[in-house]
Amino acid sequence: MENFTFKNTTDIRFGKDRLETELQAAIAQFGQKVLVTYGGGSIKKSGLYERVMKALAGLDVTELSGIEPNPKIASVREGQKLVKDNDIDVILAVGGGSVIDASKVIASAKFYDGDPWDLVLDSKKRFAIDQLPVVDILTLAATGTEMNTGSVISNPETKQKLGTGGPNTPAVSFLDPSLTFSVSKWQTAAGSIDIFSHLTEQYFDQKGYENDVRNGLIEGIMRTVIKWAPVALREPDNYDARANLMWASTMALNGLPRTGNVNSWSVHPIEHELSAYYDITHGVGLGILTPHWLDFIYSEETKPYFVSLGRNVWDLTGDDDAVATQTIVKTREWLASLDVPTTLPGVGIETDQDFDAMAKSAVQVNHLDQNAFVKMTAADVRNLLEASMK
Ligand SMILES: NC(=O)c1ccc[n+]([C@@H]2O[C@H](COP(=O)([O-])OP(=O)(O)OC[C@H]3O[C@@H](n4cnc5c(N)ncnc54)[C@H](O)[C@@H]3O)[C@@H](O)[C@H]2O)c1
Repeated sequence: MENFTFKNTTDIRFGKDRLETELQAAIAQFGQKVLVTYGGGSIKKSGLYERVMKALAGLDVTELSGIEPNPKIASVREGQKLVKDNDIDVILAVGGGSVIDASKVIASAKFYDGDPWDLVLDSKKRFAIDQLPVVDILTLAATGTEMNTGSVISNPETKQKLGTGGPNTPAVSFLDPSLTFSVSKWQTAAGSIDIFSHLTEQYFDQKGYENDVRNGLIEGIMRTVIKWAPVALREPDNYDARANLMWASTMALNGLPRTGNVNSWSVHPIEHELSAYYDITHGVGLGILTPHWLDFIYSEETKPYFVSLGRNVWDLTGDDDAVATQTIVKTREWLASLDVPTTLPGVGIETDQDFDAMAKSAVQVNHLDQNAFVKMTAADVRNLLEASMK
């Protein structure tokens, strides 16, 4: 196991009906001037907006609406102006990963006078400045952003979707599974795949095999997603299903499962290229790429990981070779069972015209190969994209 430091200060408030009694104080501890951020209006339809505004009564509220999926730098720029002009003390992000990710970068941008895209291109700049506290009310189980320092921001002008890390995790995260009853089947499947992908990215790590704490955490969270995603798809109002998916999303990417590892991700950087060029749903893109990536990384060296996954997650029995190969089959079948596209043409990507540019950018800009267990060249990425056409 590698040396590691683990510190995560997010105050988690998990469960139903806590906003009315706890939200005001959770915000007011940081000041009176709050920027409330949200997306395209699902919170108005569900009644959540009204509940939030009622709970914030008496505070000085400014609003930023319209933060889109795969959040764009334009929304961050708009937020930067609002936090500066109104001298905001704290941001309340109400939504899924897109709203929370954008809010974290806006929180840094209050203390930066240049274009916030600079902060995305170079996260080190964010560690040199202050960051407003972010409180969030999560409405979609997927990203783990509610308990990590990451954000992913898109710039359509430069065709880039890039990850950026800041100094702080959200200060307080309200995780009420019942707020996710209204999430569509498409987004429920995409969110579940995102959680699953966070786990596979962290599982295949050259130092991971002897780290049983990490292995057990990842395998346990994987079993949780595999079990409960189909239930949430069948029964959107099933509290246990939504609760398990929500806590799985948080636990999968709050830093714990990667402790003691050398970790570098492969599928996410490639998906970020797909979303940058075609603005597709992140989790659906991951689900298309993941089985082909598993095919690519399978070797005698990685086989023990496939065997553990097969035995501990998919309940497979038999000799090691059979279990290892069946693990990929089972993963493919589970992803397909979630009823979202499994090929690039299924999400409207009909040609390979951008594959060379995307493969180059995945390796050179999204740093795909830095410490990856199985490194990928641009040619490997291109082959993976080709394989994902069918
Ligand atoms: N910061 C991280 O660690 C991290 C990790 C993985 C992915 N991401 C990024 O997060 C983004 C995706 O976030 P996401 O998957 O949470 O989805 P999202 O925030 O983009 O939301 C997807 C859609 O679901 C709708 N929605 C949200 N909550 C709803 C509800 N309760 N009922 C009905 N509709 C609802 C939204 O309005 C939106 O249209 C991508 O940009 C991805 O790259 C970030």
